[in-house]
Amino acid sequence: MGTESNNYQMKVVKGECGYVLEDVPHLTDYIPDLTTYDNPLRSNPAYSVVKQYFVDMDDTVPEKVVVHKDSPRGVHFRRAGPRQKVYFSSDDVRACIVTCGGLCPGLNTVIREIVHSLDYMYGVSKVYGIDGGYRGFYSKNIITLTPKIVNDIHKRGGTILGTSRGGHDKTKIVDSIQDRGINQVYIIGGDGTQKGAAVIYEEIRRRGLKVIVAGIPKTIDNDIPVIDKSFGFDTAVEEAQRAINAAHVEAESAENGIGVVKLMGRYSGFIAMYATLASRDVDLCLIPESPFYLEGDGGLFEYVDKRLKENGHMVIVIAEGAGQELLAEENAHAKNEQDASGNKLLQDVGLWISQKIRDHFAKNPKMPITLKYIDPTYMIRAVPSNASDNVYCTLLAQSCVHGAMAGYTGYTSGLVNGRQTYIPFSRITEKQNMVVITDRMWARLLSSTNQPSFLRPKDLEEVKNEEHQQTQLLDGDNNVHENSGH
Ligand SMILES: Nc1ncnc2c1ncn2[C@@H]1O[C@H](COP(=O)(O)OP(=O)(O)OP(=O)(O)O)[C@@H](O)[C@H]1O
Ligand SMILES: O=P(O)(O)OC[C@H]1O[C@](O)(CO)[C@@H](O)[C@@H]1O
Ligand SMILES: [Mg+2]
Repeated sequence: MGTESNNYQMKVVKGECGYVLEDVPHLTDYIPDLTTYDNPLRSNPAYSVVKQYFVDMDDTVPEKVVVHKDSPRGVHFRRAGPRQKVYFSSDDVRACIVTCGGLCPGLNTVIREIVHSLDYMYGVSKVYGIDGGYRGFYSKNIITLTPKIVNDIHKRGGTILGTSRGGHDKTKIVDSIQDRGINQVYIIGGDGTQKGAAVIYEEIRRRGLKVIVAGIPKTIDNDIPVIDKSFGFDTAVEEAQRAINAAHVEAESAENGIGVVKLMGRYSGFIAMYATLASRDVDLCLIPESPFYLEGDGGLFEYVDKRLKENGHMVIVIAEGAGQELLAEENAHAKNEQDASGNKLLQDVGLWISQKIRDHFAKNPKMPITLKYIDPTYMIRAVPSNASDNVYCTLLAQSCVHGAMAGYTGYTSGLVNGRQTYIPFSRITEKQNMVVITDRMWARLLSSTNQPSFLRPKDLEEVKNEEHQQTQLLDGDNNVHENSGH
């Protein structure tokens, strides 16, 4: 087994029977003769009794777990966890944590657990917070973080550090890291944030600094590839139930009542899909990945009409990015606006579809409808994480800290097939995780709601052609592994 290719972002090692390790960089790749120390956990009574607590240097985790007897062994990632040797003495570590992008349940838990892991497991007491996202590196003072200060923060939504979009200035950020003597940088954020982290890591490496750059993937939309699911996702799905339930109560209580709920998901409809599957009260789920049309045979109006006649009410869940092409056709002159990070600002599809349905039924006096539109977006994002997300956040944070202490860098800490791993930034940022509508989970949803797929033969061809360009598809299933029942 030998290294086949080695660039700044990823080391590819090939072995027998098609085994491939997409390995993360290590400080020793560019700084020779670094001193190592015994891992302090070796003399920690809580850990030293744990059999095989330390991860074997050769442990790796497969990306695909469903295989055929002749399949190549495929891509693997380095297994996360504590190593016998570390590359920092506890007193020398100066760590910082930054949160970027939109809010997501669990951010405070991750912050808390990084601070606690560094202190309780590795005796590191110099941990700082960066105020307000990437721009805080060069425009704000740092915030001291101690286990006591962060002790209760997991009970609050949001991020105690603040967050922002835009403001990523590579040179100013790395200057600030260097000037402040910071040597471990923990970066919590979504796809944009991880791209920013990769740029910071590359600049640090170019300058030859002994500084770890480690990411923790945060995305309420679940749009980050490779990982099983993102923290906060379960909480978001659970919280979305309240809005769906309210929409259902309203719809059920009116003659021809329709409840419309808009959920997050710019490009990926995972929250809408899982909230629909969890609820059982939803009659129609619309996501960005699945085109739909309003008028004519097999169109949305026909289905709404049919459902109202059958049941007297219905609930529609629509992801914020769904149907954007239809809105764009109608508002050809609408401004193409972006947020500070360059993300396209979407038009409100929930309002739009509500109005379209009202207009359609206004033409039919025999069928008056009552439609209520609920947009719970920011209410869902703002809640603290639930129990299972809290556990997940803890494991992610601890794994991330173990990797940094062991000298790995340029990685995102993530769960792959139920195991904590270190994933090269380039794998995390190369594409977005999206619902594959020719895959099983979407089929399960269609059979649960009994809605039409709205796919015309021409759409189906397009979808099939696009399919292999898209992410995921670990084992041919949509990529939220837990409870997906495959
Ligand atoms: N290609 C890039 N290179 C460097 N920095 C980037 C890049 N893309 C985004 N960033 C920076 O990352 C930060 C977060 O990006 P963004 O606002 O897109 O949110 P995100 O991390 O994708 O999270 P989410 O979309 O889930 O809210 C911003 O400060 C932005 O400037
Ligand atoms: O209004 P903001 O803060 O830009 O965030 C909105 C976006 O953030 C997300 O929640 C992702 O973080 C998207 O689903 C949503 O489009
Ligand atoms: Mg993003």
